[in-house]
Amino acid sequence: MKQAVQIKENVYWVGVRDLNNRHFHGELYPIEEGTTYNAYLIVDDQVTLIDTVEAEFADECIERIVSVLGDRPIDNIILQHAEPDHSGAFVKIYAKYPNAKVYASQGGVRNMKAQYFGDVPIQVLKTDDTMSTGKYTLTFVEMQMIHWPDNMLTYSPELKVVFSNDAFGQHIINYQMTDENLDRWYCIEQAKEYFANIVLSYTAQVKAKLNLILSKNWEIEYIMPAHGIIWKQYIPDILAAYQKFANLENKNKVLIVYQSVWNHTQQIAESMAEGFAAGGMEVKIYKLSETKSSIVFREAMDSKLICLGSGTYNNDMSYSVAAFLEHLRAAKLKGKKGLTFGAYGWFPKVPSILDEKMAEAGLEMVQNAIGQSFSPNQEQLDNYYETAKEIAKNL
Ligand SMILES: Cc1cc2nc3c(=O)[nH]c(=O)nc-3n(C[C@H](O)[C@H](O)[C@H](O)COP(=O)(O)O)c2cc1C
Repeated sequence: MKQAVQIKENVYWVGVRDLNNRHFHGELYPIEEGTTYNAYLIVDDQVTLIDTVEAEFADECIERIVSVLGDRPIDNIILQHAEPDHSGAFVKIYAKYPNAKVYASQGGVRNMKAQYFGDVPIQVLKTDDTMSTGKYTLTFVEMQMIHWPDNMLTYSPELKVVFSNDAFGQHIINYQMTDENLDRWYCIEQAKEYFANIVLSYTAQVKAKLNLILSKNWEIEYIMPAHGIIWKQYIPDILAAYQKFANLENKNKVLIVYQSVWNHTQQIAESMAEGFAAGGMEVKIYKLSETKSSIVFREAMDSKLICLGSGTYNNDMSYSVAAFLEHLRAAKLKGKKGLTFGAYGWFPKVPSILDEKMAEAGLEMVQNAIGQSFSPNQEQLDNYYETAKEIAKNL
């Protein structure tokens, strides 16, 4: 029988580990090491389940619940987010505990009904609503667009726990559940990748909700998100990191991404990388076809300059560059500069088309696109190096 993990007195993790997941949200977010869907059980005079898990793992979640409760029923089910990785198992769990009262935000009610059923009564929770389960109070904050319009968060002052759902999530699987035996940089970096791939388009909303939460001066011993580890020792770090993420704070860093068949565009990229480094910048450089988009956007988040290069194929940019531009447009990054480059054979327009698309995505272009007919010679490569070094000094 699968066992719950006790996190603190009367609070248990009853979630699941999806060890083989490499495509979180389908193709949108490639991940490396699987993930967890976290559900939590608060045992008080009333028993409360916070969130569920993906439908295929419903039985495992129920086993963990039963490992704590035995035959005792659940009194309250709080659905903080209607996305199927948190709500999919609800139907089966509710069938086992049909007398439970069910709660969600207004958007949660709408999205649950639209996905699963029409007749389960769900009570609406709004920001600052509270509920008592006996010794413990639960208070709620609507967290619209972190990650869907229905997201919400639950805090218990007596437990000093924030159940944050998608906020502060990451894809770290740690069987001890908390951050206590993990390296700080690793945890924050994973949270950064998650942020870049889940809420990057919604930084304004993240900032507003973060400020609201901080203004409440809650005493917090644990932040329990719906994916990954539970924050315990790194709570000040993750809160500070979220402020940086939400502000899209730039480092003195350049991200170079490109696609290249015969390495001509790659040679330009490499010369520029050396030039930027000589000009004092941190450089990240990736060939798009060989790199997961989740890593590219993690690195885009704190880069002050994004350079994009493509060879010209059938009078067009490469597919991976086109996909990157679409993703960049959707990410709505602010305060970033851009530069484009690329090799062509006989149709010289693609680098300037990249330039237009980068500008449309909201980047301020630092100069005209760099176009190169076929293979660059040494003199041209030296020029690209010097150009990059000069740009780095003036950024
Ligand atoms: C499949 C393919 C199609 C190409 N089509 C065009 C084209 O339509 N127009 C053009 O100017 N060059 C075309 N080229 C030439 C490349 O743009 C040129 O070789 C360039 O230097 C390639 O850069 P890369 O090495 O970074 O891929 C094509 C090359 C390939 C491999």
